[in-house]
Amino acid sequence: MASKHEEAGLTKEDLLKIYETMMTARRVDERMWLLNRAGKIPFVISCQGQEAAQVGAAYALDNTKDYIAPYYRDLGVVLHFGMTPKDIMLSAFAKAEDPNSGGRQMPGHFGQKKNRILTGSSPVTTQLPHAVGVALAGKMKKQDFITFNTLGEGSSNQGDFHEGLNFAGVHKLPVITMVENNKYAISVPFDRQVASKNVSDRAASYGMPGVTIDGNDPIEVYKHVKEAADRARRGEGPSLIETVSERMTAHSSDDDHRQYRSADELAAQKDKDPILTFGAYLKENGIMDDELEKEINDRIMVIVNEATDYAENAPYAEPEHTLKYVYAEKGGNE
Ligand SMILES: Cc1ncc(C[n+]2csc(CCOP(=O)(O)OP(=O)(O)O)c2C)c(N)n1
Repeated sequence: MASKHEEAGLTKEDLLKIYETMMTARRVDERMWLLNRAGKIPFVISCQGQEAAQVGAAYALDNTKDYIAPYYRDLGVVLHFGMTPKDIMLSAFAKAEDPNSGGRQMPGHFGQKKNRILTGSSPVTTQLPHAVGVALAGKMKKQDFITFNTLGEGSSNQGDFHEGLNFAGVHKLPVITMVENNKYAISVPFDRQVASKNVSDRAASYGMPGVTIDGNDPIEVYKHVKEAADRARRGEGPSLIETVSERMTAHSSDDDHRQYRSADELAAQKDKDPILTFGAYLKENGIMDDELEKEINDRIMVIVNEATDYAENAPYAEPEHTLKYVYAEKGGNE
């Protein structure tokens, strides 16, 4: 009998790549918390608990031509699309060499023009109409790409969500929206935010398919995003996918989730940790043993250590660069 990953069209090599990107995201994220608590970087907003949804989805896209508009937790998505741990650390330390903004952006506002990653901004959900607009441009110019955007379930209550999806539905645009439902919007639980049972129920209003799936299983997420991507590439329009997973940290480095979550709830999360459950799947299927697991982890730790040291020692921007990109420059901005 074919195993789950074979049915989804994934090889052992694919699974190891997915695992390695998930693990890289986790290790970079953990390092940023240590740096924050040591007073070296100002802010962290975590991907921890959402790596399976993020990397499973990104793996189903084409990272050589598709456009993505990620949200602030999507470290796993942007790593697969070509941002490096060094890029992430340069941004976290706000150093001049940060390739996205020269140290101007808030950490977690990912972006990279060369890899078609639209730069994020703080008002939640703004990335959705941006992604829909890029999809419209691609369709009008008959270009061969789709767009993918993500947001949290709390953000699906913003006007931008409804306006963007309705427009995408009306114009049958090649765009996939993935809601990463981690059950909280800061301290507000799901049932105090969303009136319907699932966020995906809302898809019907916008004339597109909507599904709610297990966000702790990267194979399941890959399968659904691949189906949605194939539909979009065939010209059959947009899709809404809701992944359900856990937010394994506080909302950000600036709050304490023990104020609004019980000790039992936090303890129960550990069994669902996608790094552990996917690691167990790889071992049960003879794809990874303890030795390979250690080898992968050691390789990642070297990269994370080098990225941290590099960014920590890199120079800040010169003060006179502060107003760069604020006013038009003679001869045009870079
Ligand atoms: C328009 C707007 N309103 C409020 C905020 C403050 N804010 C930042 S993150 C957040 C919660 C978002 O929750 P959710 O969409 O569920 O994503 P999660 O952080 O849980 O992944 C809020 C209210 C904001 N950034 N933008």
